[in-house]
Amino acid sequence: MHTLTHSTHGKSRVRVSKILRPREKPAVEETHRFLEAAVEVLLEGGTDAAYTDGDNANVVATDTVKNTVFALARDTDYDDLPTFGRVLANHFLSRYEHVTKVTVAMEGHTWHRLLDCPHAFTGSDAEARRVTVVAERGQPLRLADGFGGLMLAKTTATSFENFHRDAYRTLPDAADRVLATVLTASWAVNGSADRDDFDAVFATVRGALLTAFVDHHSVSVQATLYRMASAALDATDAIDAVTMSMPNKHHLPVDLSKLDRENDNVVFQVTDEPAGAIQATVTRGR
Ligand SMILES: O=c1[nH]c(=O)c2[nH]c(=O)[nH]c2[nH]1
Repeated sequence: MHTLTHSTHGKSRVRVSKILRPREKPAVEETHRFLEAAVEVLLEGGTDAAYTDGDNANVVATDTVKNTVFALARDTDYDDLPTFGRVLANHFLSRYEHVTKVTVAMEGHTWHRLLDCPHAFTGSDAEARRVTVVAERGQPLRLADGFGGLMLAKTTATSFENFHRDAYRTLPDAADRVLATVLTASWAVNGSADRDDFDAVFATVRGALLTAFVDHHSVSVQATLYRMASAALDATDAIDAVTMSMPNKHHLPVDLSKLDRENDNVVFQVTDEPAGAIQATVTRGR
């Protein structure tokens, strides 16, 4: 006999899009919004016997989970992903008594209006909204918002100097260098169970992060990360902590001297791997 110490099941990468259409006019005259997400729903609780005794009675099939995502996308009036995630999490917890915890993780891609056309959109595969909702029986709902995949670079006003010196250090001080990263940021939203302004909070936090990225001379990714997170905390009281990952995507100056050329900080070899891993959580207050 062995002990099953943890289990969860559900469906991942349920890709669903929804047209938000006012249905006041013929379709070609309506102004649409277009929301898209890849949804993962994971259920915990009540299914130990499925693993240990082959008893499937409490197993809500992962196919049923997938169907529910589409059905609730149709039934629910949502105009942001956090609201849809909250509806999904609450649904599974209230419908299935044996389920003790539901985690809904959504990766959303934003479709922006194209050339003012009411029903044509453009988007990018890179930046994605990331929303996680956790509904646990007897506890307040927790919702974290954020994004990943946002490429950022500064081509000056960035340096890295006076870092630790020992026998293994070969990197010279750089007074002027490229700083390039792919930003991931997430933040728990206070009072998530009741709010209806997730997109406004998102825009405020994202805007503060990006403004802080450009508004100073960076002496390291670490210092820039802290400044960005602090700006986000200062911008809204809807959040009390920000977790960020800012991998240092190195752009290494190429030695062109053997090719009889100077490289006055203009030509770089871009290396995706290895990347510097720089991650931190910054929390409000001292
Ligand atoms: O901003 C930086 N922080 C580091 O920790 C680091 N390490 C490194 O090699 N380059 C950089 N740049």
